[in-house]
Amino acid sequence: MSPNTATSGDARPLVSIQHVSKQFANGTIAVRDVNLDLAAGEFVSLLGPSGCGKSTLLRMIAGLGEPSVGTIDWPGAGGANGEHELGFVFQDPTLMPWATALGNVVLPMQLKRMPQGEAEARGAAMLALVGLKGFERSYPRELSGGMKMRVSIARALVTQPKILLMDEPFAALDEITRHKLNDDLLGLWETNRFSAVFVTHSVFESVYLSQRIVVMAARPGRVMADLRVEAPYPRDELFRTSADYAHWCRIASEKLKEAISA
Ligand SMILES: Nc1ncnc2c1ncn2[C@@H]1O[C@H](COP(=O)(O)OP(=O)(O)OP(=O)(O)O)[C@@H](O)[C@H]1O
Repeated sequence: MSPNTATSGDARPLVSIQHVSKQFANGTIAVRDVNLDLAAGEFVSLLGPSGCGKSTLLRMIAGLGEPSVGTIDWPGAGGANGEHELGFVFQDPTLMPWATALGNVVLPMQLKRMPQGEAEARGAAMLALVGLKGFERSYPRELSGGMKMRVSIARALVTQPKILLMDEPFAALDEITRHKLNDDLLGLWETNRFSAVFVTHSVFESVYLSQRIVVMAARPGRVMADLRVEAPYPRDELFRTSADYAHWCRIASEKLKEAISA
């Protein structure tokens, strides 16, 4: 089945963001009156200029900060008491320097008290999926920036979260590595069917990855446009050089320009 369609048949959104505003103690209104539903299995990018509240919104979805006003619910998450699983990938890979790649990936399972053997088997399988077979015993200092980010993604996905939240994960990487990680991320998404929320400044990256781009403006942070990228998956090098890709990049660029000048 195509990742464009949800498998569960559950019409409820996975995450429902209703009238969410966030004002910090210093008076800054980081986001104002955001209303968004995120569907199960959907790939959404939050695109906008610096300071438009993308990270603040992502962190609130993760429960790392409370809205000042409004609600974030998980109607489609299922499980007891609406229990939901999420993975978070930061711009910095945030690996423990004293632990191996495998040691870093098994951490979330150790926190869940999974038996060590099972955790290591799952961790090693996840490292293989992100292209790091053979590097299980390597320490972060022995890995390139792209490889460290792969470890970070493996750590976020190893517990099979319903949603993967990513805050400009590839911004610090060179373009070739970034393209490769974009491709591999899409491969993981197509196989594992998690919802993805991807924060980026890049029109090109957001169009390449997403089914949907939420364009935000700053001061105060707010949603300006909600764009559906009607291009099929799988997306690959052919798509990257296609007229279709250029077309969607142009549309997203225009929306971003409008948001910046708003
Ligand atoms: N803890 C905080 N206390 C006060 N103001 C904050 C805090 N965190 C963020 N802000 C402010 O809220 C606004 C939104 O910040 P946020 O980091 O969410 O934006 P962003 O779109 O992710 O920016 P960037 O792309 O530069 O990371 C900014 O004006 C920022 O300075």
